[in-house]
Amino acid sequence: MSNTLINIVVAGPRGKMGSETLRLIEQTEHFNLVGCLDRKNEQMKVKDIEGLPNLDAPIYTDINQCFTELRPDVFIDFTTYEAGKKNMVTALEFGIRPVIGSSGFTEDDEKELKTLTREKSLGAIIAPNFALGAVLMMKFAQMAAKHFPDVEIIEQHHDGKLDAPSGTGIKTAEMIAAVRTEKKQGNPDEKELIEGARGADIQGIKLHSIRLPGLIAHQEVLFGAEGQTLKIRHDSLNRTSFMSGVKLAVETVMHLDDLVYGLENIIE
Ligand SMILES: NC(=O)C1=CN([C@@H]2O[C@H](COP(=O)(O)OP(=O)(O)OC[C@H]3O[C@@H](n4cnc5c(N)ncnc54)[C@H](OP(=O)(O)O)[C@@H]3O)[C@@H](O)[C@H]2O)C=CC1
Ligand SMILES: O=C(O)C1=N[C@H](C(=O)O)C[C@H](O)C1
Repeated sequence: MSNTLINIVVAGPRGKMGSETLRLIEQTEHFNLVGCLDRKNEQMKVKDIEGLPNLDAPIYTDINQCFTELRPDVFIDFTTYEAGKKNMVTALEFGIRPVIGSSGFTEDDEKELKTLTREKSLGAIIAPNFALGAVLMMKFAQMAAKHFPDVEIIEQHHDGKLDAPSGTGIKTAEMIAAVRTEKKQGNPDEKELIEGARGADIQGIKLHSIRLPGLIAHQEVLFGAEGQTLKIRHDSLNRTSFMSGVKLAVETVMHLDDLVYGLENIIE
C-alpha cells in the first residue's frame, strides 16, 4: 500500500466513533483531516471542541459547501443510517470516495448504491463492522451455516445505541442466508404470546437485540443440531478495536472503482 497523503472529511466528529476516528487520523502520517461535517459548531475548528484532538480542521454543517471548498479524497461517516446514506450519495456525486460506518445498510442499499458507484467508476465501502474479529465471526458463522442450518443471532450493545437490530446482526444474517436454503425455524405451530418474543426475522433467521449499560459491542451466533450446539462469539471491548479496519478501508477505497459492502470482501 503506498503512503500517498489521503485528505479526509469525517461526519459525526463529536460521536464515539467519529472522535476515535479523528484520533486515528491524527496518529496516521499519511492521513490528513481537512474538515468535519457536524450538526453544529459551524466555523469552529476541531481543536476548539473539548475532548477532540488538537487538529486545525474546520467544521461545516452544510455538506455541499464542505465538499465544494475542501474536495477531500475520502469521506468517512459515523452518524446514522439515514444521514449516512444521504451523505454517501452526495459524496459520490462530488466524486469523493465514501467509507461508511453508520449502521443499518442492507443488501437492498448495496444494490441501489452500486448503480451510482458504477456510473461514476468510484470506490466506496460500507462496513457494518470494522473490527477484524467481528468480520471473522461473520465469516465463521457463514462457514458453519452450511453444516448447521438452524441458527439464531444474539447481538448485545451499549444502551446509547439508536438502531436495532445492529448492522452487524443484519449482515451476519444476510451472509448466512446466502449459503442456506431458507427455512422456518422452531415449531411450525409456534405463536408469539407477546409480540417480538422471537426476535426480528431476516430470511427465516431470528435476530435478538440486547441493550445494556456496560456493554460495548458483542455478538453470538448460536447453531443447533441433533445432540449438539455451536456458539461463535465476538466482543469489542473498546472502540479502538474498530480502528485498524477503518484505516484499511480508507487505504483500500482509494484503489477501488466500485462499492464494497462488508470488510470480508477486502480482507485476504
Ligand atoms: N461500522 C462499525 O464498525 C461501527 C459502526 N458504528 C455505527 O456508527 C454510527 C455512530 O455510532 P456512535 O459513534 O457510537 O454514535 P454517537 O451517537 O456517539 O455519534 C453519532 C454522531 O453523529 C451525529 N449525528 C447523528 N445524527 C446525525 C445527522 N442526522 N446528521 C449529522 N450528524 C448526525 C451525532 O451528532 P449529535 O450529537 O448532534 O446528535 C453524533 O455526533 C452508528 O450508526 C453506529 O451503529 C458504531 C461502531 C462501530
Ligand atoms: O453502535 C455501535 O456501537 C456499533 N454499531 C455497529 C453495528 O450496528 O453493528 C458495529 C458495532 O457492533 C458497534
